[in-house]
Amino acid sequence: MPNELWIAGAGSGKTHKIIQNAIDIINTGGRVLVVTYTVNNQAELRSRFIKMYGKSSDNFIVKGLLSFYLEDIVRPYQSVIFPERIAGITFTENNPHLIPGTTTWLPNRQERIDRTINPLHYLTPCKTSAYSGLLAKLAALVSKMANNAPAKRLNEIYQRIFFDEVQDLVGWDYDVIKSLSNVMPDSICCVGDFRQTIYTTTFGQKKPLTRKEKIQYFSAIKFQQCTLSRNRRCIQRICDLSDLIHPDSDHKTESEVKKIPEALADHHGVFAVRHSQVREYLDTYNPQVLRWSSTTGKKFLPEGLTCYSFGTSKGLGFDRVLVIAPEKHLNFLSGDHKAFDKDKTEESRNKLYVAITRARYSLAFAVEEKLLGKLPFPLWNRAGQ
Ligand SMILES: Nc1ncnc2c1ncn2[C@@H]1O[C@H](COP(=O)(O)OP(=O)(O)OP(=O)(O)O)[C@@H](O)[C@H]1O
Repeated sequence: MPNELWIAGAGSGKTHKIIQNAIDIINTGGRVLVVTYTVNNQAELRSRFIKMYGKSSDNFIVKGLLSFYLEDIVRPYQSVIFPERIAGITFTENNPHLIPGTTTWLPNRQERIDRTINPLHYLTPCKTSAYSGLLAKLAALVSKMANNAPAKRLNEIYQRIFFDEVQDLVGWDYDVIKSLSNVMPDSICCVGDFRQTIYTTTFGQKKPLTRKEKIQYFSAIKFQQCTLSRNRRCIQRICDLSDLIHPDSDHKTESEVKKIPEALADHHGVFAVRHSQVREYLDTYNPQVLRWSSTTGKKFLPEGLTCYSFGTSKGLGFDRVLVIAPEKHLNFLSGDHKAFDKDKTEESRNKLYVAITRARYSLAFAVEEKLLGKLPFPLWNRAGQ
């Protein structure tokens, strides 16, 4: 089987399939690596593996993308470029070589000086810590200079490598996958959903950046595209709402969830909840609260309540969800189809899609009075439910 690219919507069973495949390989004596970007998704993969396999296993390894670059690609072969051990990673959201707030480069930060690789491009001045945003570029360089030795080593250790959330990878990340696929033409599986693109792993303009470029890249390196067509997490009502978020995608999501557990059957579907009734709603149904940011909803949410932001909820699922969305999202759901038009990226729209698709059986939006009549969802009140 060639290397695979699974592109499938929220709740379609991507994580489930990764774990099931991993278990099948482990049961025949193999070893599996799953690489993913976010910490929450790493934890989710580990805990769901234990649930499905019944115990943890040394043959199921989950790593963050940056740790993977450092530990599995750069460090074992770094001597081809840098003699001193690269001990850690320095996190950089923006290009560390630019004068902050400008596009002007600091002196002596270019990748090569007189054709020699410049350590200050990849490493902090002490030369023992790699800039996070340039780690993929460094991994691609080390792979090339070591004649793809990192890929050969990984091929000996693992029967299969999964890259989860590939929609968030950009530029050099793809070059690393390409170098691996040269040695592993049939044991890499990349998994993702472009409607859930909410991060990019690094700054810069290196392609592929867009959905189209990424799909073309995978096709050029001979990954076979597969899909999973049904949603196995959310009831149909929630799938229908999620389909409205990306109107350019004419795909109609069908739910596989036909039965609602008895204990949850008294309240299912999509609702609006007045800000003034949020506490009562929380007491009644104990939903997981997802909010746009750590300050959204502060005025009406109980202090100390455990909440996820839309971004950190990625990869997770909950029986009941209460969403505290920004006004722009509520306007969109109320029928303002231009609400996202001024956005430079799809991030905000995609975050709304992620939040909605976390809910299995009930999804509620906290709404202030002025928007109440506009949202096309029944208004919750304790008496009528
Ligand atoms: N083949 C399957 N058999 C039984 N249950 C499944 C199957 N596939 C998925 N599920 C269940 O459906 C739910 C959604 O699956 P999963 O979390 O794997 O989807 P996902 O595609 O990774 O979602 P997302 O991208 O939204 O994080 C989970 O509760 C999972 O246990």
